[in-house]
Amino acid sequence: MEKDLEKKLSGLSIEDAKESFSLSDFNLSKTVGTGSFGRVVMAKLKKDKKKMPYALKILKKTEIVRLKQVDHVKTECKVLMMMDHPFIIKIKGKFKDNKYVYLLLEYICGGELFRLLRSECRFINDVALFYITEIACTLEYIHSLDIAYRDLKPENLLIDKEGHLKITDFGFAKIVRDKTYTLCGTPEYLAPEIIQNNGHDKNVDWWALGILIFEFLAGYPPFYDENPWEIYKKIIEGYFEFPSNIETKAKDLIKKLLSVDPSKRLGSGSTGAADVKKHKWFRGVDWDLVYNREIPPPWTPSMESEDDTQYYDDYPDSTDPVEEPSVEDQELFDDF
Ligand SMILES: Nc1ncnc2c1ncn2[C@@H]1O[C@H](COP(=O)(O)OP(=O)(O)OP(=O)(O)O)[C@@H](O)[C@H]1O
Repeated sequence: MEKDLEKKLSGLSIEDAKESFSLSDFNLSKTVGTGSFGRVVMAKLKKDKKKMPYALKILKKTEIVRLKQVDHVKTECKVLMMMDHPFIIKIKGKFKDNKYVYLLLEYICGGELFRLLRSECRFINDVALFYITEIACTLEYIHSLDIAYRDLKPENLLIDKEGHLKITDFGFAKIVRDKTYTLCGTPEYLAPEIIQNNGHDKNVDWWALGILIFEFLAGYPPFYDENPWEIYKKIIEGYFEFPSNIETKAKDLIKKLLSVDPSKRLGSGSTGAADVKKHKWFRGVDWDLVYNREIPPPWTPSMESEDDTQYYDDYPDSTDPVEEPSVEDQELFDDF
């Protein structure tokens, strides 16, 4: 398995991407999201008569280099190309020019799960259970490829037109067989072993799942403070309190996932995901129905057309002048 994966990844040049495009092939419209080094814009292929909307992730080369993210961007692209799962965003292609690299993704119209969570304040048990089963099923798949996702949070979970989840943003994904030591992720969702730089592996995703279940049911994360250093302190101490509305089985699962000692964390054993899926909070869940998208979603977007952007915020157009990277930095993207 390890050898196969190695071969697959090393043999997979990003140049193999499905089709080759250039920016002039597209009409760009609204920005639907922004990130640390670029934006995500709705785009349509000029030659496509059906005018199918895509999400074009446009990343500035100079910013990628400045933030030392060249390898992360390349990994994101490679990992997305090897993934094939009902709850993972599909990549349609990639290309670059002198200033930017571009990832062409399917457009997901329902917005971030974060928006739905904030509008409802918190989810009732069955709604949380629906979304968590889709995420657990996806983590099982990602981990089976020896990949840690490392950025689980409500902003990276999009809702598709049928109401099912699509996980996006594989910028921090990493192939991990042993431990890795990079500090990455969002403060509230960081596992204690990442903060303490003790080396971490796929178990950090099970920790983040515990944070997510808590936040879905409570409406706020278990470890919170205005100051990120205070958040880190609370995470390392591992002390949190449940609000009264969370039911006992959910509390038990959250406690087992939020084990500060990663070796005692549910999901950390050799049977990882299967142990999580067996927990009593999931009793009665038919995991085949989950995988086949046959469980009716609690909410579906009401779309006027395929390219409806009502569930995304408005962002101002990009007006900053963007520089070309130096010749040396430009070479870093040769194999993209
Ligand atoms: N395929 C898509 N369809 C619709 N909207 C999308 C899509 N992909 C991303 N978005 C929107 O753009 C936002 C930013 O995307 P993404 O997280 O992939 O960018 P990023 O540059 O990696 O961000 P970050 O700096 O947070 O890592 C998402 O939170 C979402 O709102």
